[in-house]
Amino acid sequence: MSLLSVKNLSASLGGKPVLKDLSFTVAPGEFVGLIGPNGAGKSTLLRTVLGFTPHRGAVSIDGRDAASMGAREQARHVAYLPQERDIAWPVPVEMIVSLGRHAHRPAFAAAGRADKEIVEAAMRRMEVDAFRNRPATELSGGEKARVLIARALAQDAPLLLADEPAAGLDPSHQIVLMKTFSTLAGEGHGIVASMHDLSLAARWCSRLILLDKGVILADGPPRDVLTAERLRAVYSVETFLGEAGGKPIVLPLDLTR
Ligand SMILES: Nc1ncnc2c1ncn2[C@@H]1O[C@H](COP(=O)(O)OP(=O)(O)OP(=O)(O)O)[C@@H](O)[C@H]1O
Repeated sequence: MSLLSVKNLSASLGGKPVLKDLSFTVAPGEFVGLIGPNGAGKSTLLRTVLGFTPHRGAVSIDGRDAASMGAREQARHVAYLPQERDIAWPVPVEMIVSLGRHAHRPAFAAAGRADKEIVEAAMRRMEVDAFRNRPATELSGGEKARVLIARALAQDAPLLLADEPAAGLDPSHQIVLMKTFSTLAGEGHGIVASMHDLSLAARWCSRLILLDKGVILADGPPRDVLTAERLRAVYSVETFLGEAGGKPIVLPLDLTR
């Protein structure tokens, strides 16, 4: 059974069609990179899957109709990392990460031992445990991003939708992130992450979906999706396509326009 199934999904914003008849599924074990130019519809796709945007078509999450799920039930089945990285409350990092466990226990119930272990593991994975007691508002942009990723990991949902999770991370934490997502996929989770760094996506994702103007232009293994011709057409860039350690490298060189 797929963790995410999207059938003939269309959505409009401000009277303009933004997603046009999209269909795809995500199976356990897949780490899908959602790529495409600014304004292609990547964030809207993730938000629409979660029911935040009016749409036509069918979405099922973990085999259930997404539209019929309540908020708590949805949070147990799908974790979402939004593009915005603002943390408004000056509360300790550990408390922010713990919020990921809320949907797993009755309202107002205290965190149990299992909850604490999952929070601890999520903090260690994103290397934020060293500053667990610091107010989250006082962290750097990349540190805040890692705290919010840790919160999404603490949700421990079968499906993870992440909107530009690598944005603002330094190279080592980009790799920490991608390795973590690969490991989670290996454990049977399904992951969809929007990304602009094509090399990072090509090296770590098991599959790429290329979105342009609300349409899926290509969907498959990174090597098949990332052709020089397609990158020229979609991004208007000439690209160096190479390989290192058996994995693709994609380096935009110059504009074609
Ligand atoms: N609230 C809104 N009202 C009207 N149009 C919107 C709204 N939100 C987004 N759009 C438009 O929808 C289109 C898709 O936006 P979306 O944020 O999904 O793109 P994206 O692929 O995530 O882009 P980026 O890579 O820049 O984050 C864009 O043309 C954008 O201007």
